[in-house]
Amino acid sequence: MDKLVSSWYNDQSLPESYIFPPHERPGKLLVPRCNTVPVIDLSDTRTNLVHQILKASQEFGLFQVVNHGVPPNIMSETMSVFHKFFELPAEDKASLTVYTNDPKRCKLVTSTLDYDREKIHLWRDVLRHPCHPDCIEFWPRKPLRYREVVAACSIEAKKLGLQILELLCEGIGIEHGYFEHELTEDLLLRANHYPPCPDPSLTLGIPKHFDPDILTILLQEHISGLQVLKDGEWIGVRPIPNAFVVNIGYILQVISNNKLKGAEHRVVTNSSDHRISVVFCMNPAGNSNIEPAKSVVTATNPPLCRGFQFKEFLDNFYSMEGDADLALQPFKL
Ligand SMILES: O=C(O)CCC(=O)C(=O)O
Ligand SMILES: [Fe+2]
Repeated sequence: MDKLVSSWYNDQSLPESYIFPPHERPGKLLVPRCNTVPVIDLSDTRTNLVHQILKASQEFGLFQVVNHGVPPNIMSETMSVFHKFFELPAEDKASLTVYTNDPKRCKLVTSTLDYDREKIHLWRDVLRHPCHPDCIEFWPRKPLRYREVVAACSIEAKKLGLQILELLCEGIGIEHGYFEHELTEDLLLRANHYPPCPDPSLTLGIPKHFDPDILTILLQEHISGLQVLKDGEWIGVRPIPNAFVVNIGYILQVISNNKLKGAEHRVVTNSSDHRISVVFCMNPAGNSNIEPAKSVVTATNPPLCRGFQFKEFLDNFYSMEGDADLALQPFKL
């Protein structure tokens, strides 16, 4: 792996290997930090919530939630732990950057896991690990409260995700509890660190993608950067204090037989501020069977694909360089 971008970003202009082709670059146009991404108040009545979450998931695939019941101190301590983590001296992070393909292990990389083969690098460092209790022994030991704080936050993120999935089930007519076990068994954490960038118009923190999961629960701060594609236009996701961003993953789009829309999103960089996002991905177990839910399939809405194992899809996803539509292709009917 190459050096973390956070260790050299200050020293030079943007290296060629970070420059995206013209049609993918964000350019100089400031994307408005619109108010149009739905913000859902989870203390509303159940009937209203089902309606609003369904509408947001069909139109945007992405929304923010407030009054969600996650204690604000858990959210702020989590952000603070990741700030401290990314500020640790290189020697403290060195053991996490060692190559390993053990899925239980924690990994800290720059750009993506595929740094050596990818054509263009992403302007970010990323720490990733599973959240399962069996994996905690591999989590960072520093900063001191990492394990305690991140464990508390991951429990809350999963609870929140399951609550939102229940509302979605009710909205599209999938039976209660459908996502409760295997389909959300693996909670994965990704903490992204985007240092200030010498030329944000030419590069990206993450290019356009779908998350290859069921649901993503994301914590950000006051620095913007996340954008969602809506009707061919990029819309900025305005940071709101104490909100979580929720986006529909590609696999949930498949299970809903396209009734829900996976969010296509990307991350732009900026020239003055470090940005950190903490992302919890609700993933199915590798061997779980993914297929359009029987209750959403009808004669007029036939299944878009056959059943497949989640790990088959993921293998395709990574070999197709993160193109979810191509990864689904072999299973389409
Ligand atoms: O940094 C963000 O706001 C989004 C991160 C993201 O899309 C991802 O990690 O998949
Ligand atoms: Fe994402």
